[in-house]
Amino acid sequence: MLKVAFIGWRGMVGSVLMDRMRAENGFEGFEPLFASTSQAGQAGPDIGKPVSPLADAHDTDLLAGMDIIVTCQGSGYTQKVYPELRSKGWNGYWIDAASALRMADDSIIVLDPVNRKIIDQALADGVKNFIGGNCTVSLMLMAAGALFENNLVEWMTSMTYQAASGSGAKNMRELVSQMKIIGQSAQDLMADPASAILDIDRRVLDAMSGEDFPVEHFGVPLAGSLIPWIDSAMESGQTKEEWKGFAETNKILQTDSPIPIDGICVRIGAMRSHSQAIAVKLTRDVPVDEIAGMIGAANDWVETVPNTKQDTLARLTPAAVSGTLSVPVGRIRKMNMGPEYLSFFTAGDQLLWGAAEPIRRMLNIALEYLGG
Ligand SMILES: NC(=O)C1=CN([C@@H]2O[C@H](COP(=O)(O)OP(=O)(O)OC[C@H]3O[C@@H](n4cnc5c(N)ncnc54)[C@H](OP(=O)(O)O)[C@@H]3O)[C@@H](O)[C@H]2O)C=CC1
Ligand SMILES: N[C@@H](CC(=O)OP(=O)(O)O)C(=O)O
Repeated sequence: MLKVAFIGWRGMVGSVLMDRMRAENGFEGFEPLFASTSQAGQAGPDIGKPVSPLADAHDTDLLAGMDIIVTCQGSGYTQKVYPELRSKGWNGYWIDAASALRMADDSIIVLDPVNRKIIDQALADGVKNFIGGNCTVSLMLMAAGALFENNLVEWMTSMTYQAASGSGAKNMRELVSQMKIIGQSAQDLMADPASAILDIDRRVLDAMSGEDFPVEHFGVPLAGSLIPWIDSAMESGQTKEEWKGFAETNKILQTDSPIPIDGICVRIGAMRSHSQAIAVKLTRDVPVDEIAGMIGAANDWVETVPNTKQDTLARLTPAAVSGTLSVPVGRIRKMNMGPEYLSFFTAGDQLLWGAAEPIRRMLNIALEYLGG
């Protein structure tokens, strides 16, 4: 029976992966091994059947006996363990949520509803490294894949509204703490319907700039504000998150000549769903209805939302999509610039299609390929 190791399964992305695998009966047909960098020897997760105590995730001799390694542990772990394993001659499949190996020549970025043919070809060609994409890029492609598929994109901008979860569990907690303190700061005034809104506003601003306001992880208030900077600086003036939009999209699609994609990535006070306002210069004028039809038919999870206030509020928000695999696309319309300029808005759960789901599906594809 095929042997599959799971590393990083108890982290935020890993927990979502475990939930999805349990929901899809995904632990059948192979022998799982669960490992941890800090809890070796402790009990493994509940997967509905007995599992061995946790292995040491740094035990490369043990890992070298695996057919497939699935990791959601992060780039630091990948950079340490992956080269050690390969230098030992390990020739198994490495399926990874972290960014460390994404742009490597011998890796494929996986998003099978969009690039299944490329994945299948890579398996046939002997590629062994299959890496999940950046959450913003994967969600954009789940939404807009049809436009690329139909060669309709001359260039694209993506202005993002990214949730706290993208920066990790501690940041999500910090956002909630910030919200709580803001709520408490004006509690007495809020209880009085006659209180002046500018007094409430002053209390909130005072709380946000107060010494006790929790900003250890974000550096500044996110609740009641936003942060137009995600990840590190690049020489181009972009942030790394903005750079990934171009680099990863073109790699996922394996474009012959790179399609220009750029934008500004912004952290907002949503919990776990990213949103994006997209503008596209089309390669030709195509009627909006036709475009909406194409977008909606691209995969089983994308759904178009009518361009009305009622539908937008009900279906096209982080609150509406969080915890679901649905990727709504709405506000689809032509722009004032001319008939070849299209805009739309999309939202999606960045822990599901943005992180865990492409990894879960790639594991199934690899198992199927190996006949497991
Ligand atoms: N967050 C995101 O949106 C995305 C993240 N990714 C990638 O996935 C990687 C992991 O991200 P994320 O899941 O957010 O990381 P987490 O910090 O939630 O988890 C990473 C590891 O931390 C250890 N850990 C220590 N304390 C705890 C605790 N109290 N609860 C759970 N785990 C704990 C666990 O390893 P151990 O058992 O070994 O101690 C765990 O596997 C990232 O580095 C990134 O590369 C990819 C796409 C999106
Ligand atoms: N950078 C993303 C989350 C993430 O982990 O991205 P990547 O997998 O590319 O490092 C965000 O902040 O929303």
